[in-house]
Amino acid sequence: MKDKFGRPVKSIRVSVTERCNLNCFYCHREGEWHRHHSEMTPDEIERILKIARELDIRKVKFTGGEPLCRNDIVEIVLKSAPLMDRDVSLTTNGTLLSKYAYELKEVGLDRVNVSLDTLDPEKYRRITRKDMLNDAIDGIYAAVDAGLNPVKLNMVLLRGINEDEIEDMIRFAADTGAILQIIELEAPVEKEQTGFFKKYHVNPKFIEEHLEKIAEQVKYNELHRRRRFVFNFEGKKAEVEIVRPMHNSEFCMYCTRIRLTSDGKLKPCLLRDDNLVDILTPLRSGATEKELKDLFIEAIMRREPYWK
Ligand SMILES: Nc1nc2c(ncn2[C@@H]2O[C@H](COP(=O)(O)OP(=O)(O)OP(=O)(O)O)[C@@H](O)[C@H]2O)c(=O)[nH]1
Ligand code: SF4
Ligand code: SF4
Repeated sequence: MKDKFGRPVKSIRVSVTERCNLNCFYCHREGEWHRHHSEMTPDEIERILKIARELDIRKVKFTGGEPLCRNDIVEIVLKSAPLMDRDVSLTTNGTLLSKYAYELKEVGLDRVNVSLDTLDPEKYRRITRKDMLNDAIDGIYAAVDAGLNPVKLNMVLLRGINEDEIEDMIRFAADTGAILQIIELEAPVEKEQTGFFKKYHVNPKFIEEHLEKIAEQVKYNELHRRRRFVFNFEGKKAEVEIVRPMHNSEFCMYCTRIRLTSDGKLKPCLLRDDNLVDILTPLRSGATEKELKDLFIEAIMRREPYWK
C-alpha cells in the first residue's frame, strides 16, 4: 500500500520495549519521547503484524530501547517470523546477544544490526555510561557464529569522540565479517540548533567522498537507496555504508518504513510525535480486524516525508 506521496510501505519497525541496559547520551529512543511502562505481549505484536502483512508489509525490524531486555524476545520473533517472509531483523546494543544469538537464529531471525560506536573501553563508558564493551564485542562474534547474516555494526559519528576511530572500526568490521554503517547523528529540526547537537554532529559526507575514490565496487542497498562501498582493507574485504539522514530529501522520499511504538502506537515518522495512531488500546478493547486494519491505513495515510 502507498501513502499520499506515492511511497510504498514495505517494512515495519517494532519497538518492543523502551527499556535499555545502556544509557547512551545521544539516544533517540526510536522517537519515543513519552515515558510509559506498558508493553505489547507477543500475541498482540503477532496480531498487529498479521494486519501489516495483509497490507503487504513483509519486513520487520525489532528495536527498542534494547529489544533483548525483553525476556520473551525469542517468543516474539518465533511468532512474528512466519508472517514476514522477506526480512526479519533486529537492532541491538549487542551486550546480551551472546546469550540469544543462536536461539534467535533458530526461530527465524535473519540478521542483526549492533550499535558499536567505539572500540575504546573508556570512550564506550563515556558514551553508554556502562562498562560493557566486551559484552557487546562477544555478542557480535556470537551473531556472526550463529549465522545471522549480514551482521551490521552501527557507528554513530560523534565529533571529538570517535572521528579518529574510523579506520579501526573498518578493520574490526572486516576482521569479523561485518558491514560497517557509519551513521550521522540526527535530530528533528527544532533540536538542530541546540548546543548539544552542534557540539557532536559531524556530516559524514567527507567519508563518503573518500570511499568513492577507493571503492572497488559500489553496491546499491535497494531498501534505503544507500550505497555500500566494497574495498580491500589490509588484505581483507571491507564493506561500509554511510547513513546520512539529515536534510536528506532522497532518504525520506524513498522511506518505506512505518513504526510501532512499544506501547502500541503506529508512528508514521521517526522524527515526529504529533501524528501517532493508537492501535493497542482498540485491540485491547475488542476492536474487529476491520477496525484495526482501518487504523493501520489511517497511519499510512498520515505518512509524509520529513525532509522535503
Ligand atoms: N531519519 C531516519 N533515520 C533512520 C530511520 N531508520 C533508521 N534510521 C537511522 O539509521 C540508524 C540505523 O538504524 P538501524 O535500526 O540499524 O536500521 P537501518 O540501518 O536503517 O536498516 P537496515 O540497513 O535495513 O538494517 C538509526 O540509528 C537512525 O539514525 C528512519 O526511518 N528515519
Ligand atoms: S543502546 Fe540504543 S537504545 Fe540503548 S541507550 Fe544506547 S542508543 Fe539508546
Ligand atoms: S520520512 Fe524521513 S525522517 Fe521520517 S521516518 Fe522516513 S526517512 Fe525517517
